[in-house]
Amino acid sequence: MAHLCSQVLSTSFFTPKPQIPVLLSPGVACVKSFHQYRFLHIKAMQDGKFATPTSCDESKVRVPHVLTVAGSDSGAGAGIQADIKACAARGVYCSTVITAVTAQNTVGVQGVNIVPEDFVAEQLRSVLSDMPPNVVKTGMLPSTGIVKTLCQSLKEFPVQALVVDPVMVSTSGHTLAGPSILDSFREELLPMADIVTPNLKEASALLGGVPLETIADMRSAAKAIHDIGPRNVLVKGGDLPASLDAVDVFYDGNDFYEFRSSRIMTPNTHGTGCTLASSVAAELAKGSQMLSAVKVAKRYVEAVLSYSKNIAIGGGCQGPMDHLLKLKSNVQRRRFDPCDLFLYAVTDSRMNKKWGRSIVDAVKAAIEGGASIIQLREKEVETGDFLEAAKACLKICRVHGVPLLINDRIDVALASDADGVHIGQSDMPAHVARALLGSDKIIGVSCKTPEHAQQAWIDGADYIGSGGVYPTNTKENNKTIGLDGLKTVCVSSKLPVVAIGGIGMSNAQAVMQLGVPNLKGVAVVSALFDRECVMTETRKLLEVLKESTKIAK
Ligand SMILES: Nc1ncnc2c1ncn2[C@@H]1O[C@H](COP(=O)(O)OP(=O)(O)O)[C@@H](O)[C@H]1O
Ligand SMILES: Cc1ncc(COP(=O)(O)O)c(N)n1
Ligand SMILES: [Mg+2]
Repeated sequence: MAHLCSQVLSTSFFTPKPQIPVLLSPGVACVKSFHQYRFLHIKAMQDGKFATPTSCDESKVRVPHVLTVAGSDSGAGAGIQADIKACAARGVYCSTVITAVTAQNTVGVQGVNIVPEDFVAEQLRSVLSDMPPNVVKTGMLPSTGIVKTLCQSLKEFPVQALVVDPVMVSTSGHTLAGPSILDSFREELLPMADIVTPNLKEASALLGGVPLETIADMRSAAKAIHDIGPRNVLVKGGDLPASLDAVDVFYDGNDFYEFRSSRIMTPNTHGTGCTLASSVAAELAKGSQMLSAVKVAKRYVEAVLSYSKNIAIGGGCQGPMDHLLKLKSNVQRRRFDPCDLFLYAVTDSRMNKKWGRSIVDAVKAAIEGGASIIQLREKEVETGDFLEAAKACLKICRVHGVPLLINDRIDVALASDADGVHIGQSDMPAHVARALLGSDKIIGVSCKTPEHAQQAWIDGADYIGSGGVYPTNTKENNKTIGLDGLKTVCVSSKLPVVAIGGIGMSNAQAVMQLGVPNLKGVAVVSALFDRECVMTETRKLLEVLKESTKIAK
């Protein structure tokens, strides 16, 4: 059962409800496609492995692949050039079908030359017939004929997922695709899309010009666009007036999610939309489910904007971003976000042993269930094995944009390049850990008192864990501080707090409703890992936590 649960992590993202567990991870297998409904269906073999096409050479490594169908931007901030860079940065191969060539720079768009429809068709045929991509992502589609040609090609050569960025107007205000394409978008392309990612102006245009000025408007728009036929809608709020945060609204036909990041003050925002859509496509191509693909993509855009905020390219006021930050230095590690503490999963070697699952399986399942940060707390594992497990878990965590911390073992955190450590009062002092780990890594400290919390802040920690809130048997001789003790620590702490100790489905709500703003989430061990299906338990707890934050509001 544990085995099955962990496999569901990679369940096909393009079916509304997970049915057959399949692994879409790059480099391990070939998949065979069938054209049922609109898109590819993957046939998993009875044992959960893959169907292997006879033409597939076992010795070859399969690379996740996105085809972008978009316009060229000579300034290379947006369009095809942004798509290639974003895919490269996300570790995905990117092929290109060019629909238009634009003369464009940081000042604006000086000219547009549309590629003839039959030559767009020829490019599509060349790529789709020989090197089928996992995902097709569309950007500038400047004529109805090109939209129709694309839809026809996709029917002939189905792909796993279609990401539609309905590009209409450049940030500088130049029309890239006029209102004449709207009908073909609504009637043909959007109903085929797995996700459509309009900005505010595009969402408004798709809905006949309704004004969109608030997050509530964005929600209504997402719902109305969903009615046109795409499976998921992301209305981007980069241009939302008077919003301190950059908020995007996601709607999957059932639930709304708000993806929020702080607004980065920079003129270098040219190409954010193309980059976001390409990154969603890249994550889908790697096998992520839609929601995690969007989450990771949004974080990537935020990291790139932050890294590029002061770069100076061109004399205009629409500067490009620098997508390949990973190649430049170690700044790729995104800043610690206190919201990551929301559902904090702490592994336990005894429980893994009891349920016969590996550390990696436990971590996969917790992430699939919605854990927002993972801590490996492996007291009974040999150092070598711990290091290997940490490296394997880190790969999974990176794909999903979930930070991975190591309990106590600063050496293992350094050797595995994990995102940070969590240390207790009797471990190495936090300021020494900070000196060893450098400024980029996350450090959390267990604190029972306001004095501990004050010291953690002085020592340069990023967050504190406070508890045991309730009695627990995962830690011997651990004093219980109760909800009152937790509240006292939270009120005095200058750092964000995650509550820990005996927390589970039955009492998580009581903890979250303490009503102290810097209490950001709960850390859980037994309630997730001392259970048969870690993924299901994590999902259930996530729902409880979401519910309690709604009530608290
Ligand atoms: N200044 C900013 N700081 C942080 N995120 C931003 C900023 N501007 C845009 N974004 C994000 O970039 C993505 C693209 O959004 P948007 O600019 O609205 O689309 P488009 O580029 O298609 O006009 C969204 O995820 C949005 O939230
Ligand atoms: C070829 C091309 N495609 C898309 C955009 C939109 O990008 P942005 O909204 O950031 O200007 C663009 N300016 N040029
Ligand atoms: Mg933009």
